[in-house]
Amino acid sequence: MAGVLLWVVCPKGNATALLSLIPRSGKHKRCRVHQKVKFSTGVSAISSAVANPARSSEEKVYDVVLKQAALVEEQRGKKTLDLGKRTETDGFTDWDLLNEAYDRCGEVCAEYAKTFYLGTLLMTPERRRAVWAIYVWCRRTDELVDGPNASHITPRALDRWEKRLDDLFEGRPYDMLDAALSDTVSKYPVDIQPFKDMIEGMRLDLRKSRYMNFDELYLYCYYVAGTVGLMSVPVMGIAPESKASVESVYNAALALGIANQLTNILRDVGEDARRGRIYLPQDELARFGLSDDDIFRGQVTDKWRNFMKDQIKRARMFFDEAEKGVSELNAASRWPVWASLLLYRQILDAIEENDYNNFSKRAYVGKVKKFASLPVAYGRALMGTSNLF
Ligand SMILES: CC(C)=CCC/C(C)=C/CC/C(C)=C/CC/C(C)=C/[C@@H]1[C@@H](COP(=O)(O)OP(=O)(O)O)[C@]1(C)CC/C=C(\C)CC/C=C(\C)CCC=C(C)C
Ligand SMILES: [Mn+2]
Repeated sequence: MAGVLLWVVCPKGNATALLSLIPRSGKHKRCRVHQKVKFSTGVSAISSAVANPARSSEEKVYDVVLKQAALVEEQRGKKTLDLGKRTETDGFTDWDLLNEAYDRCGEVCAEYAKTFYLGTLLMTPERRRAVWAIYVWCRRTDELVDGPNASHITPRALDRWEKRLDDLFEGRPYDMLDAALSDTVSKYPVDIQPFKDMIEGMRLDLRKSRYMNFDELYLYCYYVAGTVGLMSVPVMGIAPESKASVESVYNAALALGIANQLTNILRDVGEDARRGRIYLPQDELARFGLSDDDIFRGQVTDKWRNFMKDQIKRARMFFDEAEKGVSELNAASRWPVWASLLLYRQILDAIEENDYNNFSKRAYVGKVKKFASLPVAYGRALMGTSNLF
């Protein structure tokens, strides 16, 4: 069968796209990381999808990738974005207030993510402030379940947060920071779905503290981090000279989010366990002869080291997959992405250097290594598109 045609109604309600779902053989190309993972752990999302006729998490997430890619393709066809052409009657009546809102997003970003903020300074002013607005919305969403008021957060509070999201996408922002994002999503082809999915990830965190297998964990990682990649690329932009398909760039963006979150989980095993949370796949723990009790006990044994080696290997595969897409981004957007990729990947090295003690020793990348990575990231950013796809 050549493919299945689907009508996708874009959430902003102002655009429709005829999306062609690629045939099954094409879809398998996308599963390269999982195929490799199968060799390392003996398990894969694909094998669990075969055992279970329901669709795997990767397939479900892939639909969002296709939808976002279609939205961008549609925008690409329209030559250029209408940046800065809006008039006072377009919704925001006070440009100063809007600029102030974006400046505030920049301040928040500089405070919470210094290196990333520095990287964004290379982007064009329009793109830079749009990425800040997305960053701030993600940070606020994460703070709901991870911040000081987390114990008071209920599913209803998340429903209200989602209602605010709907409103801001429809041009009715609730506060200044929302106003910045509202402006951003009106200018760039950003789909609402990844934002909604991030909120879904926060809901999952409220009700779930164990993951039976990697398929379940993959979905969680997509919700809380893969979504960030899908939100950011429409703003960062794909290089005009890139020969890569839009879809393949989004796959790479998704992979970077998954890699970051897997790394985050491996770094924070002890900290999460003290909050009663174990994100590591239960079936893989069992295969290495480990149980929840071993994690609560926090002893670094050979079983643990072997298990960790396998987990680190998988996280690195997702980083490798992500690398292929960075060079396809707009030249000015590559540096912050390379910097974040190189810095985050080094956390895996730090876990190894700590002899896999992620129970009581926090793996971190020291200042010297951090600064040494910046020129490396810059060098890679200068290299042109790879045309690997
Ligand atoms: C250039 C760049 C890195 C852009 C992303 C900017 C952006 C919008 C970041 C939002 C990050 C955020 C606040 C997410 C909320 C959920 C969350 C906290 C996820 C974890 C991040 C690490 O944060 P931290 O170490 O502070 O974690 P704790 O809260 O302390 O536990 C995550 C692990 C995920 C972050 C995911 C990304 C940064 C994905 C980036 C992917 C891209 C930008 C796509 C790049 C494109 C290609 C083609 C590869
Ligand atoms: Mn967090």
